[in-house]
Amino acid sequence: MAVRVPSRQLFIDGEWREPVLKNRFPIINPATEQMIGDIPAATSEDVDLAVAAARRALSRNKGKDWASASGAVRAKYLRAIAAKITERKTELGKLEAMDCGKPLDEAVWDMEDVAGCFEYYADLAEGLDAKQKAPVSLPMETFKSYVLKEPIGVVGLITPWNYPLLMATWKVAPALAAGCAAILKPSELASITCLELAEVCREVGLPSGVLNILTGLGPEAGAPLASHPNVDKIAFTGSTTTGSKIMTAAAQMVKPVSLELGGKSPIIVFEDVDLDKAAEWTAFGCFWTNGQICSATSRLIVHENIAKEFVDRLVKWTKNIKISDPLEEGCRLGPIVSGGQYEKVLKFISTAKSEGATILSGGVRPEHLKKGFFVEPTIITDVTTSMQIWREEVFGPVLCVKTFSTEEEALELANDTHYGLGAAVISNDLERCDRVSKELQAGIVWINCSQPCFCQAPWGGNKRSGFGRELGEWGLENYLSVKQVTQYISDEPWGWYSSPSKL
Ligand SMILES: NC(=O)C1=CN([C@@H]2O[C@H](COP(=O)(O)OP(=O)(O)OC[C@H]3O[C@@H](n4cnc5c(N)ncnc54)[C@H](O)[C@@H]3O)[C@@H](O)[C@H]2O)C=CC1
Ligand SMILES: NCCCC(=O)O
Ligand code: NA
Repeated sequence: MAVRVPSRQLFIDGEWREPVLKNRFPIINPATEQMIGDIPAATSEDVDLAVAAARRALSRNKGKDWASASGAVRAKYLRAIAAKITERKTELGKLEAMDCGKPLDEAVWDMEDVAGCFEYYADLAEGLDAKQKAPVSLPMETFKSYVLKEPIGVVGLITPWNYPLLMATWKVAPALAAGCAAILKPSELASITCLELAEVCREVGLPSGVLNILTGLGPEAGAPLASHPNVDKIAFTGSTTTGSKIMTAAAQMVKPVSLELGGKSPIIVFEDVDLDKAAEWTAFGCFWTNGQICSATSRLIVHENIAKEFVDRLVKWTKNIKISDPLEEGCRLGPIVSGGQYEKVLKFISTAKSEGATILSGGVRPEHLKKGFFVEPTIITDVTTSMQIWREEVFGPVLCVKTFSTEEEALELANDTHYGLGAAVISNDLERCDRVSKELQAGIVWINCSQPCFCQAPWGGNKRSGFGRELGEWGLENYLSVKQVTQYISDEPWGWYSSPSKL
């Protein structure tokens, strides 16, 4: 059953605030195409207020309340946030499903991951205290040196709609653990649960200004954050085009960025596999989250000896996927997030057809669903490497297929992309899997699976999929600045210049 969408304002300096220009825009449920509420539209005026609040939060009580408090103090807040999310996980899962269209079971799983991620970074915040003043060994006995890890400062976090609260958490949790103050700008297409995170922060008494949450459009709210002179770092997940704009804006102030961008990830299936197990992972790798995952393994590269039988089996698995309103029991594929994205996905399919590919299965709206931005899981064959469907990210439930005969050829096809986020290899020969993993040009390689993701392991890409790593200890480093402190410990004068006292 649907739940009521709370009406919220912007979250600035620990309080709900109406946007300076007082504008709001509608929230659309992509399964029904109905308006289910509205959210505030921040502009540069609100960004200025939020950045000032974040600065104050860092320096309040000379930093002792947050930035230079012990990691253990910050961990308490992170654990309290995790507990509240766990308490509300079913309701938050429903709000997420209604906002972005992901099946409820997935959305609830995301909420568990959100709570787990806050808990994980609470542990790392506590561990940070013991890592301070780590000695650096020097080649001269007259000096000693150590390293301090300090929060990088005020950070801008710009996030997408495919995992609205989880992608926000991958940034917010380590940023807060590190002692930064943050401004989160979620996607205009799905912001409900991020505003609920603000309510959670209010309830647990997070010091004001430590986390500010501004909903709004990219050019109006995201761009002023990316170019703001008082923001020390930007972390972004989204399209490669927007990532490039953010990097350009940040470059004007030599501001560090971490970018997690698009992908066109391959899945290689060798001939020695169990066909059903491999078919299920192939379907999951591309159709989970309605195919809207940056790491979706959307290029199937299958050995020619099993290709016909494997693809037939795969079609049977996809026909068995329940497509429905995300809140319906057993739903495994919901709608595309918005009308704009829906049109984009259909255009990719029609272009593939016009370029000579075969739409083997799906490619259309399911007959039983008259409303909503639904597309059947789609399998496309007779693909060449110059076709758009092989080269560009669709961000929808669309898989394209090519065959190979040798391992070398499989790798050549897999690496034939400007992207480098994920890759999967399915084979019973584990030595081969290890060999192939080394050759795949990607930041994440899955062996005998595709997509499972753990907050302990590093996440991020190469090539045009971006740079920097989120999650794990790498995620925390993103928000820390390293300071060396070096001391001269000899009683002797330095002795480089002639001393004037000897004249
Ligand atoms: N890597 C990923 O996880 C994602 C990739 N995408 C890709 O992007 C395509 C388009 O989706 P969009 O929602 O338009 O993605 P987008 O990259 O434009 O949006 C992501 C975030 O960036 C913000 N943004 C947009 N323009 C901005 C600007 N000039 N300055 C600062 N922030 C800005 C948006 O408001 C949103 O919060 C998808 O079809 C897909 O290919 C989309 C979402 C997630
Ligand atoms: N399983 C999380 C994937 C996150 C992303 O699309 O960036
Ligand atoms: Na929405």
